[in-house]
Amino acid sequence: MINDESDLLKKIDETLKDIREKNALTHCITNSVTINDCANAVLAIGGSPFMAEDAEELEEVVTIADVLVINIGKLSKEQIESMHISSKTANKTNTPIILDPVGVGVTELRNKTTMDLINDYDITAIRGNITEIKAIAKLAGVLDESNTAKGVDVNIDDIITEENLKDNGELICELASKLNTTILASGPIDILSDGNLTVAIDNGDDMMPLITGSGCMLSSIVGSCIGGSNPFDGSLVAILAMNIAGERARAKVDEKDEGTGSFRTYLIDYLYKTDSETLTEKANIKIL
Ligand SMILES: Nc1ncnc2c1ncn2[C@@H]1O[C@H](COP(=O)(O)OP(=O)(O)OP(=O)(O)O)[C@@H](O)[C@H]1O
Ligand SMILES: Cc1ncsc1CCO
Ligand SMILES: [Mg+2]
Repeated sequence: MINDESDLLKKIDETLKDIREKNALTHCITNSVTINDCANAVLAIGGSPFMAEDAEELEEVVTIADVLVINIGKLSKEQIESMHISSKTANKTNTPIILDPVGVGVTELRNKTTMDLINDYDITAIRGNITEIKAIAKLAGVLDESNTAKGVDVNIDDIITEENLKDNGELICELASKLNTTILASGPIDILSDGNLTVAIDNGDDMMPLITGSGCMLSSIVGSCIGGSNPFDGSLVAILAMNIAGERARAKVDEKDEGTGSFRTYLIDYLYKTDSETLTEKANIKIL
C-alpha cells in the first residue's frame, strides 16, 4: 500500500535488484535511427537486448523474450506486420508489451498503427512524450483537441509544467484507466500513472531532448525494468535511472566544457553506474 512518496522511495532498492537479477531478455522492434543507443541503454541498466523483426523468427523470439518493446519511429509495411505477429504471440505467452508511439498524431499511418496495436492487444505500458500521449488521448476519445507534434519531438505548447501538472496528471490517469495500461509521459517533468496511482517525476536535464533517442532509450529500459519487476515500479525505476543519468551526464559535460556528443556517451556511462542510493537521494517525486 502506497501512502506517500517515501513508500515509493523505499521500493527502489529491491526493484533495482530484481531488474539486475532478471537481466530481462528485451526484444525490441524499433527504429534504425536510435537502435544502437537502445541496445546499449538496455545493457547499461542490466537487461539483455535482442533486436529482431523478420516475421519468420518472431514467434520463436517472443517465446523466449521476457518483454517486447515496440517503437513506431520509422515504420515500414514489413515492420508493422512484425509488430502484429509479435504482439499476438506476446499476449499468448503473457509477455509484457511496451509501446513507444513515436510521432503519433503526425501522420495517418502512425495513428492507425498505434490505435490498431492498442485496440487489438493488451499493452502493458505506453511511453511517449506528452504530445504523443495527448494525441492518443484524442484518438481514444478522452480529449477533444490535441496539438500536432513537431515531427518526433514534443510540441512546446504541451510541455509539462508546475502550472499544468494537475490537469495533465488527471488526463493521463484517465487515459491509463480507459486503456487499462500504465502510461509514462515525458518532458521536463514526467508523469507516470497506472490509472490508480499517478506520480510526477521532476528530474532530468534540458540537454536530454538535444540528442536523438533519449525517449527511445527510455522506452527500451522501461521494457527491461518491467520485464524484471512490474509495470509501475519498473517504470518508476527506469525514469529515475534515465533522468538522474541525464543530470550526472550534464554535470560531467559542463565540467569538461563539452557538448551533446559527449553527453550521449556519458548518458550511457551513468545509466551503467545507476545505484539505488543515488536514485533514492536524487529522486524528486510527487504523488498527484
Ligand atoms: N527539458 C527537459 N528537462 C529535463 N528532462 C527532460 C527534458 N526534456 C526531456 N527530458 C527527459 O528526456 C527523456 C526523453 O523524453 P522526451 O520527452 O524528450 O522523449 P521523446 O520526445 O520521445 O524523445 P525521442 O523521440 O527523441 O527519443 C525523458 O527521460 C525526459 O524526462
Ligand atoms: C529522429 C527520428 N525519426 C524517426 S524515429 C527518430 C528517433 C527519435 O524518436
Ligand atoms: Mg519519442
